[in-house]
Amino acid sequence: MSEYILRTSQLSKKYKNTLALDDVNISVKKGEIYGFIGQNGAGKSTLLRIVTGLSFSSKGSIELFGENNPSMLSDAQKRTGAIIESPALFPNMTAHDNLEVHRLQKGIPGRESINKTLELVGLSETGNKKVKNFSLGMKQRLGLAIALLSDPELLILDEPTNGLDPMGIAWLRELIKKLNREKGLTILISSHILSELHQLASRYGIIHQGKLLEEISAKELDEKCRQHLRIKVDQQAKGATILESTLSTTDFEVMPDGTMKLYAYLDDVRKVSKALTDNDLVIEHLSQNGDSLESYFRELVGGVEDE
Ligand SMILES: Nc1ncnc2c1ncn2[C@@H]1O[C@H](COP(=O)(O)OP(=O)(O)OP(=O)(O)O)[C@@H](O)[C@H]1O
Repeated sequence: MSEYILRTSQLSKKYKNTLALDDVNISVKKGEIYGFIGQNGAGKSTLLRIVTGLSFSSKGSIELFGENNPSMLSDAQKRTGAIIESPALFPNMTAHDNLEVHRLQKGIPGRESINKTLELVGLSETGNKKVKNFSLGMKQRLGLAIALLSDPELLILDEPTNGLDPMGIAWLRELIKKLNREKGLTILISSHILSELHQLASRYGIIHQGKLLEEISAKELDEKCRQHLRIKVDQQAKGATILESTLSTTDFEVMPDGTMKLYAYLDDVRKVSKALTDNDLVIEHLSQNGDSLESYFRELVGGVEDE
């Protein structure tokens, strides 16, 4: 079987006057937590709705669990659990009975799956309490339980932290990690805040105005956002030699514009400047830099402030 659970190919969606998705190719690998990042209106929900069969593309195709024949996709979609919009909850029923209705609707065998799922999302103690008396966080958990009830292999969560308090967000992060680690569940999660998925996602897809700008691994992203000294001297080649010989480091890169990014000596900037000036170099620029995830994201999408 392919290492990919999901691949989209030139996926496009046009609403009357809006191109919500424009030739989007994303690929989600088996076992990863894929963070799908974009500002409000970027096209995240549109793509997730198409993948789960809630909507159709105007152009392009999707491959899910290796299946790309449109008439067979619905079987592959059954192996997916999703929360894309607020799940339909019955306010006058308990959490247990809500799950029972969903279980019967979806034809999921075995009532025991209900208690197991309630436990997984921390709702097993809610007893006779009706859903109308649940907090927002509890309703979110129940939504998650509905998505998990069929024991899916791919879990799709569209902005699941919306409306959650910090405790709820922390809890959700832990649950996502646990599901991924212990059950090997592949997770596709969207957010408009890149840092929210930091240390959770193993790879990111960044979408803006319907276009996928970048797919990047967590490791590559951390590397790009790594703290460094940015140095410009009048003789770049000599500067690099001094870093290597006098300061005994190769932990730097030379950028196309001739500046150097030095990842060492962050706590000893004076030593760096002394080494350079002692060797008759003129320092034209020396500063400590390092993108925060959010500034990296803003730069990527063209400096548009997120609301
Ligand atoms: N049913 C629809 N009819 C017309 N336009 C739509 C429809 N659904 C979405 N759009 C438009 O498509 C674009 C992408 O919307 P989408 O909901 O996919 O974005 P998003 O990234 O999920 O953002 P949000 O977090 O705000 O939901 C937006 O410009 C939106 O207004």
